[in-house]
Amino acid sequence: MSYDAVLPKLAFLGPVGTYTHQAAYDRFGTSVEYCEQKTITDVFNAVSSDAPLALIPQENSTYGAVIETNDLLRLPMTGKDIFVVGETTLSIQHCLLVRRGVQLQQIENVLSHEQALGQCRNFISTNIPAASVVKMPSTSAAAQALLLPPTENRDPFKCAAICSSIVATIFNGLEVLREGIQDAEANFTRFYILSTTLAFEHVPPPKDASPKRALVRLSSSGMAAPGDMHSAPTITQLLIALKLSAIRIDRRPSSYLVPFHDVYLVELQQDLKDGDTEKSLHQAIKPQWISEVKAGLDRVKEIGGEAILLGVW
Ligand SMILES: O=C(O)C(=O)Cc1ccccc1
Repeated sequence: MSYDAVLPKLAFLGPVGTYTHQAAYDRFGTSVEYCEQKTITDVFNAVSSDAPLALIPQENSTYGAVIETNDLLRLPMTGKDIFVVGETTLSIQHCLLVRRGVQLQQIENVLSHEQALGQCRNFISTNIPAASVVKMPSTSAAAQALLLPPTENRDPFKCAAICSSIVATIFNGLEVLREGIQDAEANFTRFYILSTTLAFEHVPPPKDASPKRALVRLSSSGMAAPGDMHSAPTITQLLIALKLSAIRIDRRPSSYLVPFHDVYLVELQQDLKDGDTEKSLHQAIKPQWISEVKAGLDRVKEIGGEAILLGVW
C-alpha cells in the first residue's frame, strides 16, 4: 500500500529558476507540485480545481507595481473564483548572464523580464549604454534564449540575460559576467499567493507573523456616463465609507468604456483595537476579519460605489 500523498498543484511563472519559482519554493517547499507557466497571465489562467494554488509577482521595492498582475486583478473575475490568500517577499540580487566566454563589450542586447530590466536601468546605461533592452516573459526564459541557435535577428553570443545567479547552475553553457547589478542594494519583490477559495488550507503560514490583510477592488459605478462622473463617489468618499485602514492603493483604468474611469486596488490591514496586542492580531481569526471587510464593502455599495473582495490573508 502506498502512502504517497497527492500534492496540490501550484502554478508559477517559469521556467525553473525564476524569482517567482524561488519565492514559491521558500514558502511551499516540497508540499506542492510545481507547474511552470510561460507568462503571468498564463499563471493566473492556470488557477483551477486542477491547480488550486499559484504565485505571481505583485510589486518591487524599487521599480514599483507589476502592471500585468494589477491588470489581471482589476477585471471582474466573472465565472472564475481566484483570491489572494497570502503574500511573500523575496530579496533580489540580479546578475548578468552570458554564453560562456562572451565579454561585456560584445553585448548588443540585454534580455529579461520588464521588472528586472527596470531594476537594473542604471547598470545598463552606465556599463552597456549601446545595448538594446529586450522584454522577455521571465528572467529564466531570457537566460534560456541565450542557448538557442543564432537567427537573423539575434546572435546569442551578442546577448546577455538579467536573472538570478541560480539560473547559471540550471542551464549548461552559461556563466555569470557580473553580480549584484540591481540599482538599489536593498531590492525586494512581493508576491501574491493565489487560490480558488478564500480559505484554502494548504498555504503554509509565513515565517514572520503579520497582521491580517485583505485586497479589495473599489470604483465608482461603472454605469456613470462621462457627464455623471461628478455625482459618482470620489476615491476619498469610497475610502471613508470603507472605514478600514488602507496600506496600499494602485490605480488602473477600468474595463468600462468610460474615459478615465478607474478601479482602485486597495490593500487593507486590520487595526489594533482596545485590548488587542500585536500577538493577538497575528493570531486573529480569519472569518472575523472577513466579516469586517465585507461590512466595509457593503458600506461602499450603499454610497453608490462598486466593491469586490479579491483576497484575505
Ligand atoms: O522573471 C522572473 O524571474 C520573475 O519571477 C518576475 C520577476 C522579475 C524580476 C523581479 C521580480 C520578479
